Amino acid sequence: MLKSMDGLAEKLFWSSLLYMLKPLFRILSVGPTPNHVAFILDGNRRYAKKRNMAVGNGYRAGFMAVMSMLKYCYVLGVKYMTIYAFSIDNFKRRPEEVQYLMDLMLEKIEGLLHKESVVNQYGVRVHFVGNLKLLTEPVRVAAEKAMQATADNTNSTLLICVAYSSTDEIVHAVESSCQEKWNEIQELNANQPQNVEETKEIRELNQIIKLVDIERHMYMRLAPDPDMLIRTSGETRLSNFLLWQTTSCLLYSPKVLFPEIGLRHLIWAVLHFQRLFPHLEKKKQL
Ligand SMILES: CC(C)=CCC/C(C)=C/CC/C(C)=C/COP(=O)(O)OP(=O)(O)O
Repeated sequence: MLKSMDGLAEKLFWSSLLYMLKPLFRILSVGPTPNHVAFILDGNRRYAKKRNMAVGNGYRAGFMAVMSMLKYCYVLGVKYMTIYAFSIDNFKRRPEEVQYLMDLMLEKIEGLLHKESVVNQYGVRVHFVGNLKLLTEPVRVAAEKAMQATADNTNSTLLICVAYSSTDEIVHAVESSCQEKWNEIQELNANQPQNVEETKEIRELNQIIKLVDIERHMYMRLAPDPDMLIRTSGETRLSNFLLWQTTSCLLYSPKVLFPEIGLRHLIWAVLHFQRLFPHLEKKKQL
């Protein structure tokens, strides 16, 4: 239905829907709300197959579902939403499919730059997370523009993981921490060459890389760890996504293909979170 609406009608549709649902959101907000929800967008190709559509249309429907989730998360008070839009392994898909996804990403990222886009209407900051140098030049440039253009939006943050894998993120963070320490040692040694003993001591002290150093170099450093990870289509694998950040995260896997995800699934997810919240908090303290 949304496909056939023009901009104004779509805006009206969303504002009336969200207005009608306000009492429901108010009831939900009595319980704890996850501050950060991450999504693995599983089932776009199966959705296309189920509907006899081209694979690309499955991805397009997936993008529309991302935008709906962003709006619902916003009204529910979720401050950070992260999506796994393209993994490093996804580069191994058929070249036409990779190309289609890159073109779609470029089109949608450029769309985010419009004043009328969802992110600008809702005051959402967009941040791209991953090994961005692996992207094609136009996609990388568009991603950088979108990050700059939305940098002053403060209502919530959308983190889009592209060319991302968790093991790559960890390797990058450890390498950068080592490099930083090495640079510090070089600088200290250069400034105090006369005292050999002290130099040795300083070198030893600084060789210790701490957890906080690694965390400072993570691609995901902008956001707190997710409270809930939603992976659609009933799958419970993490597929190399946010391994470092999900040590106390709740995994929820509704049996729905990603383009079919709707408000009811998100509400069930939040209720599930609220039911388990006391238990999760207790576990964090142990
Ligand atoms: C700009 C922007 C945020 C774009 C996002 C577009 C989008 C929906 C990307 C999903 C990409 C992807 C590889 C999903 C995995 O589902 P799958 O294709 O593996 O589905 P399957 O499980 O049915 O095979």
